[in-house]
Amino acid sequence: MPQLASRPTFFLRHRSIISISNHQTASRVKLSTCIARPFLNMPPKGSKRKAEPAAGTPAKRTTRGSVKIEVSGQSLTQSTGDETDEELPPTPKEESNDEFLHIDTSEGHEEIVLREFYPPEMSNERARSYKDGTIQLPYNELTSALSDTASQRVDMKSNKAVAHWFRWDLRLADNTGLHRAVKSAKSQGLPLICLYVFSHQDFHAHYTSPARIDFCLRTLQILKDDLAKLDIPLWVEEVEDRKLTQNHILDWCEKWGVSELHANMLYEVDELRRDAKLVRAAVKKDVGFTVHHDTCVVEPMVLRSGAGRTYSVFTPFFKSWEPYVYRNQCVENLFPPPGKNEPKHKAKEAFEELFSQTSFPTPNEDKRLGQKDAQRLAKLWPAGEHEAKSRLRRFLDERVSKYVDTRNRPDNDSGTSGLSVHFSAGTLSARQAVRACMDHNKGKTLDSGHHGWIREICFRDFYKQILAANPHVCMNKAYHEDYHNVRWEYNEEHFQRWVQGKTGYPIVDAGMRQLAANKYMHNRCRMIVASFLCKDLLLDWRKGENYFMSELIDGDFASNNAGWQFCSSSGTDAQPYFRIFNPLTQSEKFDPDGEYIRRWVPELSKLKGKAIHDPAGRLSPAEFKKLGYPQPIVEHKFARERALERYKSGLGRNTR
Ligand SMILES: Cc1cc2nc3c(=O)[nH]c(=O)nc-3n(C[C@H](O)[C@H](O)[C@H](O)COP(=O)(O)OP(=O)(O)OC[C@H]3O[C@@H](n4cnc5c(N)ncnc54)[C@H](O)[C@@H]3O)c2cc1C
Repeated sequence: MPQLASRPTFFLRHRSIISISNHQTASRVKLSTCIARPFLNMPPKGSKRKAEPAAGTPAKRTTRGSVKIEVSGQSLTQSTGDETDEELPPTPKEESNDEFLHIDTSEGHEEIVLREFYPPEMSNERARSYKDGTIQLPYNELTSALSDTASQRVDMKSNKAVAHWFRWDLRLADNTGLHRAVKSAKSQGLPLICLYVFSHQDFHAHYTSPARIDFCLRTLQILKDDLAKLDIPLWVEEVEDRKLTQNHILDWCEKWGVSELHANMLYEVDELRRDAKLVRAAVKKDVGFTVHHDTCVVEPMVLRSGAGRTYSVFTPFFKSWEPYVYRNQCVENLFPPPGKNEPKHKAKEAFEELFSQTSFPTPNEDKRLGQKDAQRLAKLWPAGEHEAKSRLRRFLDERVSKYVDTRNRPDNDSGTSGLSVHFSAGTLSARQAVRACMDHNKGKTLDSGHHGWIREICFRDFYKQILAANPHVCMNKAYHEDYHNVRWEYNEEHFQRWVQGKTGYPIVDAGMRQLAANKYMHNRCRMIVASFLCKDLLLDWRKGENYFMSELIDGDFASNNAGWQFCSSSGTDAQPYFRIFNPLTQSEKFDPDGEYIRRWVPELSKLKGKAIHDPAGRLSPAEFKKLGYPQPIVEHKFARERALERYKSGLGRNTR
């Protein structure tokens, strides 16, 4: 059995909160054994962990494995995370092999948030290695794989079809990867076929919400029907083990004689690494796999500051983004949807099996909407690119000119576009939106409404490039490492009251109940409830981040993570930690008549005037009691002081 280091290194698979204690304090979680048994591609049971490389030599790390732990007296064997094998920089001398260890156990116990399938967290030192280039960015792994194989990815032996692999780009119009696949199929005289890969494990790993999965499945049906009219089949492949996705894809390509496979780039770490591997593996199997930039108006990493760095602050990014879009005609000549497969290909017969798929895989129970919710949400959020286009048109015709005045008002249902679900599923491209908005603007220069809305779309681009350039944010880390040492509370009761919208702060509760019901929340309220979680309750922002993803129909890793890091003050361009939202004044300012609160918190629907914002403070105890509404979970003034103190002392602590 390997020796435990003085500070234990371990990786857990399940999403949970775990507390880790030093020897002096009672431990809720006890590391009882530490046996490396890789989760996937397991070597035989009982086999020994590979010896660690000598200090100073480059190491190949496999982070998969498992540890045996005791939680509240129960013994569990947990798989370690599945971050892919990667080349590590030389192990520094006198450093133990604990690059993922971040927990300073010398001050009693601390707790961390774990993500299913992943190691809990890497050290700040390792996060820094991504920044300073000691470890290659996953983004660069993929671009290198693409450039290294550029000459090999053409003229493949297979010659029966060209394929497009759909991900979160579920549309036919202005889809870069699909367009390239169409062009290539035409030039080679081949038919086009399409694929979507459905993986429960990916949904779990990414906290994809049941509402988002449902939206995706409804969209796939529309996509399949639209493609079938063009004699193009769409096959939905189910993959049990997410790590074997690439094998399934290559088998599928082999089966259908695919010479070229095209897809659009996803900027999350796992996906970049998977694609990088697949690009290289595919050429060996005679498949040219090409990944394209598509989701952003301006692809990540292109815009650089005077010092040659990627931007970390939004305003200069936007100042550089806007002229770049005009200069490079980024929203001109959008790609048309594909034409029909030519009759000579007899696609219907040649790919009969692909056309004949009549139902898609069913999500696991915990990722499935109940029937009533499914019907209600289908009405609230109709799926598909046709709907996206008409929603965009309605927004532009009826509301965009007032956008700057209305966008911060949750009481106004139509103050914003409600298009985030379409951007997140890819049923609308950001280019299409910007193009349509520019065309809609009547004058020569954009008016404030049109300009303001395009600026918001640019936020999306900004956060994707933050993700591509700073992969540590995708691995449970704060963007600014200092914030890692803020000590969070892990009060489960508080967390549950926040989740259920029972904090006693009406604007917070209204937001949380809107999220629970509609799987969407107004941006202003996202900021208010996130700030409340981190600053008033001092709960770990990553718990809130994960919860949002597991609920939102428009969940998007980059925007969600950035939103949470903004609110916890640990992110790019974040509000300084000493600026703490007051939920009462936010409520009075952005929901002045209490309409939004009345809609979502029926207990308060009869209250008039300022009492709607602060019932506990404004009503007599007897009046308040009658409401059946909870007392505030925490006093804001106290919470504010506590947060300031906690942040201050956290930021002053040394990190490693
Ligand atoms: C804590 C927190 C979590 C968030 N999580 C997500 C998320 O998971 N997915 C998501 O798409 N957005 C997220 N946002 C951003 C924002 O709240 C939503 O994009 C917005 O509310 C969507 O409504 P809309 O389409 O009507 O927006 P509009 O006001 O009409 O804006 C148009 C589009 O611009 C983009 N956009 C607007 N604001 C932002 C922003 N702050 N950051 C990034 N993009 C923006 C969106 O794509 C949006 O659809 C989050 C914000 C916060 C504060």
